[in-house]
Amino acid sequence: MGSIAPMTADQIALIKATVPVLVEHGNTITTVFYRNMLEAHPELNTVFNTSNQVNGHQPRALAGALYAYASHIDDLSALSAAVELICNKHASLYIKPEDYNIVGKYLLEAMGEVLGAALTPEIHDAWGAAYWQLADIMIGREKQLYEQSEGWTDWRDFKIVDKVKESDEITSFYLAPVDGKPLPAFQPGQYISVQTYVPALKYSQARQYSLSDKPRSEYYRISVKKETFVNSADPAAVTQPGHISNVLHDTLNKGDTLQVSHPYGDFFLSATETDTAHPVVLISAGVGLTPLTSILNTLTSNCPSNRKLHFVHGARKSGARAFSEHIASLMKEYPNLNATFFTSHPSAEDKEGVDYHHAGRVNLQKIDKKDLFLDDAKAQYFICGPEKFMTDMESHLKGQGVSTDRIKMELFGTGGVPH
Ligand SMILES: NC(=O)C1=CN([C@@H]2O[C@H](COP(=O)(O)OP(=O)(O)OC[C@H]3O[C@@H](n4cnc5c(N)ncnc54)[C@H](OP(=O)(O)O)[C@@H]3O)[C@@H](O)[C@H]2O)C=CC1
Repeated sequence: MGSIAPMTADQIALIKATVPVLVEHGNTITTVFYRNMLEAHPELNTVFNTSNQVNGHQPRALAGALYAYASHIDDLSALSAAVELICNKHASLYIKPEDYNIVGKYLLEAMGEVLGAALTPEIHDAWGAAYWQLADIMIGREKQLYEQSEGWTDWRDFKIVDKVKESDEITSFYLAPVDGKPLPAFQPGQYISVQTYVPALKYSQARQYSLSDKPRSEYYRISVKKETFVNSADPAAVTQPGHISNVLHDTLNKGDTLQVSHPYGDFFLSATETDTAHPVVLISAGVGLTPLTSILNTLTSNCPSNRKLHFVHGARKSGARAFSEHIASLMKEYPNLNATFFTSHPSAEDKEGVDYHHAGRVNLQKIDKKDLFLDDAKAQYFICGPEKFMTDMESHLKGQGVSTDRIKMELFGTGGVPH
């Protein structure tokens, strides 16, 4: 492990002074970093998402994280939500303390390769100290997360016990542990990592999928959209499939095995919130409905019958929407559940008032304020979907007076470095 001596005031000032350098060269540094590290350690290809390497998302996200870190080096509390999110993801990938040695070495070497003589020995040492300061915090948090997982501290074999098509593009997988032991409960909204061999790459890959049902001791359910990646330089050419979702949809079937992590994630309805009486509004778009369906299924099976719930969902067309029949049948059982469906591009067969309520993207202004409980100072809001969708929904709610602490959303990544 590297040095974890506290950073000096001079080193903190040097890190702050490199913020403009990260704006200019951050993406190049992280692209060189991933290239060199994965060339020297091909075994790490299983840990890093190859699709996100090809589309440039991962280097951009890491550059954004470095930029955010350097900008807040003198006030790390501003980063605590981002650190919590990353540590949960790391735990779900079984990242170990020794992995930080490799990342630190290749990151500093990439800075040297890109910046040349501009990376003076003092700046090099300041970044070394900064890296280990953050790594130490993360290693500590990840250790706590592993300790909380009741001995489940490595990949575990699971069998697909059912595979159910939920919409034109989303299929559910029911996953039961091969060892037959009861599964730990999770907080509704959390995810698992799923790892399987990808023949096209000749190595395994892991992805995080939100659990889409309430906790059950016999199986976990995930509901996966079949993804195709579009080449941004040539949008007509689909060049890189979403590896795991395609293997799951096309290759793996009932009876097949794959590897699963303990559930993790910091976007959830906590156990203490399941037995209160405040209204809950669940707002999602596309496959973002999965963690919110887990929350919905938990609330409708646990909470007092007077609790008011509203499920708001946007889909491209009604055939792409998962769980519409499930939600309709829950509404019959549970009169306090309301649902509003938006369809952005209704197909010729889609009927307004039958298959959906409103044409267009989710627009909260089209929903009566009282059905969104905007006058209830305790109502809670959960949002999941494309990033811009979430930030738009959040600003609308804030504009209507909803306080930040009552809005939860799952924002992966830092948005990269500013342009
Ligand atoms: N736990 C988590 O954090 C999870 C997150 N997700 C995220 O949810 C997202 C769902 O994507 P996917 O199913 O592919 O979505 P789709 O592309 O199928 O879009 C779903 C709907 O969202 C609309 N939409 C897209 N962007 C916006 C926007 N900026 N504002 C308002 N509406 C918008 C689309 O409208 P239009 O047709 O006009 O584009 C469409 O009606 C992904 O980004 C995924 O990462 C998903 C599952 C779990």
